[in-house]
Formats: sequence, structure tokens, C-alpha cells
Amino acid sequence: MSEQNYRAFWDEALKQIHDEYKLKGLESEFKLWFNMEYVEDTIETITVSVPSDFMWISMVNKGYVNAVESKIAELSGQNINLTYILKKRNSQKESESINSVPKTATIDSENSNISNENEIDSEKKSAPINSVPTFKIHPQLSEDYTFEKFVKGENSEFAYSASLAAAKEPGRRFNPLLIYGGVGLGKTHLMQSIGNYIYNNPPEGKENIKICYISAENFLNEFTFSLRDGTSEKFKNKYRKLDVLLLDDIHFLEDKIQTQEELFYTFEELYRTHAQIVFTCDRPISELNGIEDRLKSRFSMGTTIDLQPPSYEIRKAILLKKLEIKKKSVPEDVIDFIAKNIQSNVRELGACLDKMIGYAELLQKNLTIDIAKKLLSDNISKVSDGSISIDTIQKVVANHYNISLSDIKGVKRNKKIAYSRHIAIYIARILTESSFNEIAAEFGGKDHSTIMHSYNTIELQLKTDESLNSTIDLLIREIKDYKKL
Ligand SMILES: Nc1ncnc2c1ncn2[C@@H]1O[C@H](COP(=O)(O)OP(=O)(O)OP(=O)(O)O)[C@@H](O)[C@H]1O
Repeated sequence: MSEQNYRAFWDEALKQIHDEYKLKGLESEFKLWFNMEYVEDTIETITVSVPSDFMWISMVNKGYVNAVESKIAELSGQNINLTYILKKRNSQKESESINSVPKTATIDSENSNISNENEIDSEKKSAPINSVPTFKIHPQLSEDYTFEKFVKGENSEFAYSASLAAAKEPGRRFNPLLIYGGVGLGKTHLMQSIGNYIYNNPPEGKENIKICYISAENFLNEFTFSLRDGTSEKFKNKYRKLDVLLLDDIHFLEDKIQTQEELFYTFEELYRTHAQIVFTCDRPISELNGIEDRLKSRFSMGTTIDLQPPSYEIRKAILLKKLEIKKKSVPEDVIDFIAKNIQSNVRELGACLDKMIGYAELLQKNLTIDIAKKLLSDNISKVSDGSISIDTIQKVVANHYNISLSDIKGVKRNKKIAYSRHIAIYIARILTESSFNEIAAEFGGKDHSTIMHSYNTIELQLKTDESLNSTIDLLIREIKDYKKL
């Protein structure tokens, strides 16, 4: 079935549902619950964009997604699943700016040995940096995550090569592929690069290749909804017939026994059919708790890659690459300063760079080392100051939210207490070098995945909530001042 055919059914289904709601005087309900936009389709799936993960889960929960699927089935005679991506907030692509990079300020000769361009078949580039019209965008993959945009260093050499090999020969030599390592080191970037490469260079005879990228958390959610809605057959069909499964953050499945069982059978079927399977995890499989042995053995039966933090040279190269992509410039000594001080998390490295660029553009100022020191003081102490204790963080956050210290460490689920606890856990993770397990021990011996969930909740919210950003900045200042007293 061609894209155009499904598109027509989609339009007609939405029109008919809209008419039914109009008739009942429920126009605003329609606007709220059918706020989905068609993106593209494959043989069995239509991808739509929605405003948020929460919105999608509610649409599924309340049966609106099912209503659209049924209407399309009624009109087309085909069982088509809806799947979603998030609506892009604004169309990126800053093509010009006050700081547009002079040609000489892109990756320089000093770093040219770490360019990846020559390693990717010159005639089959999956995602050239300067956007090329032929690059096909997969609805679940970010076009920013390609091999060309990944800076390879000694920390990631094997990870990069194995991922590229898996992408070139899916389902063959590196299958399954497991990439593990700390937060923000590029696991998702490599995983999605594999997806983007295969999507743009499918093996012969596989032009309609079925690729699915999903976080383990969303896999679990979708599976749970399918059980509740009696659509588990549909779920099985969707995942067991894939050509490529990219499952991110499998540590999330600790103690989720039923989902593990489903994943086990999905794995067996995909492996049998030579589908390419890629997993990421925040630690070695041997350190996962609450995962069945048979699944652990499947996770690690192929190639396992340990992604380490990058060296200073690579951090600098990553910053330069990001500037090249954004077509921006920042003075070399400022780049040096960021690369020297932000050591363990590439995501934070990028965030610091964005902060500097944003400042320079907003105030139309030239960046200097002094401005950099001031602007990044919070980030820098996050990694260099090992003297802040979790106890101090708990006290300051508890005091800020006017709750007791025992509550912040305890198990009460009252909204205010649980939220303050999430924030304290998030700050503990970024201000100290404690692992999730160490933080768990300081919060009354909670499960490590509970701590990770708290961290992820706040991290996600920070992406869209400006006032939470200010609150966290304020708390960090209070914590540092507390330390000085
Ligand atoms: N070697 C690299 N070259 C270029 N960019 C990189 C590199 N490593 C990481 N990044 C960038 O850092 C950011 C974080 O990477 P990513 O999300 O892949 O990390 P992760 O290991 O999956 O993190 P998490 O543990 O939080 O899931 C992304 O913007 C990614 O593009």
C-alpha cells in the first residue's frame, strides 16, 4: 500500500470522527484528544505526531487511538497501528547568525584524524552534515544522530566501528549489539545512527525495511496498554515482524518480569529471522538486578561494547564538530575551558556550549574566558567539587519545600513530598559523582531503578519547564552557600 493511500484513509477517518463529535457538540473534546498529525506510513503503521508523551499515553488510555485505528480499518479493510513521535517545537536549522563560523573555525587539522567522513562509504553516506535532500528521515529517529556527526576517539573507537559494521550488514556479524556506558556518552546517538544508516541504505530487496527505535520504558508502557486493551496480538505482530529493533535503556526493565518475558520471546523471534537487534544499557549486564538470567544471556550473547568518557582532545573535537554543525564560532580559549572542565558527560558538554552561544547572541557580546567561568560556574562545580554531600542536598531541598528530612528520604507518595524527593535525587546525581546505587542508599535504600526514574522525570521536565530550571539553579546556589557556612 502506498503512502498516499493510507494518507487518504487517515484524512477520511479523522473527518468522519470530527463530524461525529461536531454532531454531539463535542468540538473541543475532538480538538484535544485527536490532536495528532499524520507524518508518514509503512505497510502496517501510520506514524502521527503528538504534543507530548503524556498526551499520547492518555490518548491510548482513553481509547482515542483505538477509535482512529478502528475507523481506518473500517474504511480500508486493513489493520493499521498508529505509532507516534513528538511534534517538533520549532523548525531548527539556524542557517545564519551573528556568529556565523568562518571557514577556518570548523574542525581543524589538529583534529582532522578523528573525522569519520572517509570511513562511511563515500557513495552511500547516510546523513551528510550539510543537509542533503536525499536523506530520508525516519519518524522515530533524530536526523542529528548519524555516524557523520559522531566524533570518534580512543574511548569510542570500537563502539563506532562495531555500530557502523552492524549498520552495513544488519543481522549478520554484530547481532545482537549491546552498547553500555555512563550517562550522556553517546549510546543513543550510536544506536540511532545505526537506524538512520539502515533506513537510508536498506539491504537489497528490503526497500520497505521495518525499523523501530523505542526506549525500554515506552516498550513497557505499550505492552502494558496492549494487555489492558486486549490488543497484545497486535503488539506481538508489530515487534516480532521487525527487521531492526533498537531498544534503548534496557536497565529500565529491572524487576518488570512480564515485560521481560514478552521481550524474551520477541528477541527469540527476531534473532531467528536475522533481524538486527541493538540494546543500550547504563551499566554492564552482569550488574543488572531483577532481570531474568535467560534474558541477560540474550542481551550479551552478541557483541558487547563499553563506551567510556572521552579524553580532553576528543571533548574539544566534539565541541568543534557541534560548532561546525550549528555554523557558529566561539573563541578557542573558551572551547578549551569547557573541554577541560566538563569531563564526564557529552550531553552536558553540548549544553554548556549552547549556553555560551545563547548568551553571546542574546547580549551581542564577545565571549571571553571570564564570562565562560561565570556562566558555567554551576556546571563546572558539578564535576569538580567532590565535597558536596547528599545529606546537604537533602537538607536544603527539604528546607526549601518545607518538608522534613525524614520525609525526603522516606517512601511517602504525597505529591509535594514525592516531587521534592525527585528534585533532591536529580541534584544529587548532577552535583555529586555518586552512582544511582549510592544515591539509592542515601534515600532510605530505595531500588536503584526508582532513583533513576526520579532523575529521568526531572531531566525530561527540565527540557520544557523554564521555571523548574530556575528553581534547580536556585537550589544549587543554596546548596553551595550552605556548604560555605
Ligand atoms: N562522540 C560524540 N560525538 C558527538 N556527539 C556526541 C558524542 N557522544 C555524545 N554526543 C552527544 O551527546 C548527547 C548525549 O548523547 P546520548 O543521548 O547518545 O547519550 P546516552 O549515552 O544515550 O545518554 P543516556 O545515558 O542519558 O541515555 C547527544 O546530543 C549526542 O549527540
